[in-house]
Amino acid sequence: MFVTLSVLGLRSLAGLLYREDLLDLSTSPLLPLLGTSAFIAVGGYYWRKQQRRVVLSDGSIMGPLRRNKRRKTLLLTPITLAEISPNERKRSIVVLGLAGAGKTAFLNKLLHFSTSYLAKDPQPTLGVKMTSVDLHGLTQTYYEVGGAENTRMFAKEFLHMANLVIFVVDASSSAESLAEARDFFQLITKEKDYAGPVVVMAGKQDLPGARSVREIYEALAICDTDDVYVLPACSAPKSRDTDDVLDGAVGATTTDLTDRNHHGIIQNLLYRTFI
Ligand SMILES: Nc1nc2c(ncn2[C@@H]2O[C@H](COP(=O)(O)OP(=O)(O)OP(=O)(O)O)[C@@H](O)[C@H]2O)c(=O)[nH]1
Ligand SMILES: [Mg+2]
Repeated sequence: MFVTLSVLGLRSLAGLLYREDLLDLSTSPLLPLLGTSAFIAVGGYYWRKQQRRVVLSDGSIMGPLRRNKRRKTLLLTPITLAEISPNERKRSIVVLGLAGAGKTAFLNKLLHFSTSYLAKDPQPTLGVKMTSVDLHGLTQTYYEVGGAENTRMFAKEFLHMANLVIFVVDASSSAESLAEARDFFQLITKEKDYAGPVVVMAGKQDLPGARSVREIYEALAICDTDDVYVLPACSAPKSRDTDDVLDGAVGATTTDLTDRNHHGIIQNLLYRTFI
């Protein structure tokens, strides 16, 4: 439509100018010009479209859906395992967050190590806990850096080898604690040694007063151009009550859908971090 209108417009303009040579599209010098304009118009449309963030039905905020100079990912374009050569199937994932944010509980749930995700007597992670699993055809090594202040400062040491950072936030915590989480988060995302994507888990959605994904997005001062994905999370055992709370907090969904999304999105990002 756009191209047809442009051709008609230019033809009548050329007709008005009595330039018969311009009317013959096979030899007209206007043809390359026309092609270039159409290319720029269509390209610009898709570029703008790709920049938009996408909000999924469970409230997750994805994107921006474009590749930029610093970042290496491009989400939602399916990549299959076959496209990754066998010697490139290793990934390192660094899991960060304040003390008590829920990193250990989240990993237990994600990696199915425990049927009771919330330990009866949870212990803070001292130092860095490393866990290696074969999942989705990749050897994935997770490094959970304990959230205590004296351990947290070592987080930067792990970033240079990370393919993905998972940042866990206690969405039900106080405003002061969220401000502290924001400072830590900003420190990580501004780190020059790391240019990959960051997945933020807005955790403890089952607790009263838990902030929504949108509120966590704002509380952490995430920029629209950051390669950051904010997902709702809950490591509490699945129950009817939890499902109801999650449905209310993040839109029409269930904890099952949220878990599937975590796996799908993390796998998707890990598949493409080799690009
Ligand atoms: N209700 C609820 N409690 C949670 C959830 N996730 C974690 N918790 C609880 O929060 C507390 C801290 O959880 P951890 O997973 O140990 O926190 P962490 O981030 O690993 O903490 P550090 O290892 O000290 O850095 C524990 O009492 C967990 O049972 C959740 O989704 N819902
Ligand atoms: Mg821990």
